[in-house]
Amino acid sequence: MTTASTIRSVRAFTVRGGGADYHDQGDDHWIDDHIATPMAKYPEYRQSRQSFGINVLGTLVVEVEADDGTTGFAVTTAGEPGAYIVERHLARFVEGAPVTAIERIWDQMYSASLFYGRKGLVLNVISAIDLALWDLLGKLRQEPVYALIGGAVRDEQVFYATGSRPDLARKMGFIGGKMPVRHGPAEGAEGLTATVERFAAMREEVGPDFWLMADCWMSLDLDYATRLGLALREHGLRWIEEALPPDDYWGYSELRKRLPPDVLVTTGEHEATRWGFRLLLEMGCCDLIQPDVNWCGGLTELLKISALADSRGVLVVPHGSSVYSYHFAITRHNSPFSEFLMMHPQASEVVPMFSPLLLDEPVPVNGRLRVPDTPGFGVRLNPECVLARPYEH
Ligand SMILES: C[C@H](O)[C@H](O)[C@@H](O)[C@@H](O)C(=O)O
Ligand SMILES: [Mg+2]
Repeated sequence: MTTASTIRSVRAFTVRGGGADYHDQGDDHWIDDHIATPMAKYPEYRQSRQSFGINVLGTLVVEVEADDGTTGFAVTTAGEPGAYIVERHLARFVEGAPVTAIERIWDQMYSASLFYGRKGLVLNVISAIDLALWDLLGKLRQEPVYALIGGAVRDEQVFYATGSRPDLARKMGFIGGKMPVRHGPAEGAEGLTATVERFAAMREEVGPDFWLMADCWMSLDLDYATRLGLALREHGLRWIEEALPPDDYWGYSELRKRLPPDVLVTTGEHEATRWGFRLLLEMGCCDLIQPDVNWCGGLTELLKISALADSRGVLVVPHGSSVYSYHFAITRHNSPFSEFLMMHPQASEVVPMFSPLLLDEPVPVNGRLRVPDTPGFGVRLNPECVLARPYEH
């Protein structure tokens, strides 16, 4: 009887190399090859995002164990600082609580960390604990998480692919391809021309109907984003993503006004909580929001964010995040398609997004996926991935 079960312990582990910190890859990977970022104004940090620390945190693995020994887990981008926050601070709201007290635990974790949290790392940690609790509840009730939050509204989820090769993604059956923008304002007119030429060449490769998107990873300014959006529109740009830093709500609102309606403006992967997304929605910043369930506050918060968006007719297309977003999206009418991040170094094969950390991690086949009905999120930790527990309490 799950309502009587309590949480006996919560444990925080760290691991390096792929996993939830999917930017933590080896050399010669498309995801670290001269991609535009807010750091690109400094030439020494232009070639590689790892050079300025995009993979500095590593993966945090959170385990929660019920009094009958059943264990749930989840992962996020938080590494050692995240492990400290779990074991030294947030564990007190989890241990001893009923396994069903997910809402109360969430509110206590968020409220108790407001003085140093609100977004970023702390919300990544809260997300991982929240997702681990949902995994545990699913395992105790022998139900997949999607069945705990209302059940599937469609038989399968369709995906677009993010990576350097939309031409290959089209052949693999994905509904679209999102390319990273590689040049920002610091590289001047030549950089913008190079982006447009690369996009135009890709449009030639994929034909007129395949979705093509540009991911700017917070790297542009309003003027440059306007010019780039208009230039790429000539080659069938479906959306321009995260053109500006996440706190520039005013810039996004103005960009939305400046670009024609057939070019969608999207953002949200580095936004967190219902309040952050309410700001995006009420200021008219974007046409579609892209929360990451491992970063925005977890499934408990994403359900609230999704309802806000749904009330305004806005789609929620979660950023990456593997099974944690698949179990959510399959239950939401306003999440009709999802992102799949191509984590193969040349984006030429479909490999599990959080590889090598999770076993049984499902991947889209021919661009679509039926979410397995295995209890919880349906994945296991790979015992070959060596975990450390730096702050055992
Ligand atoms: C491909 C992008 O530069 C990022 O690496 C990616 O994590 C994210 O922005 C995305 O939308 O997948
Ligand atoms: Mg993105």
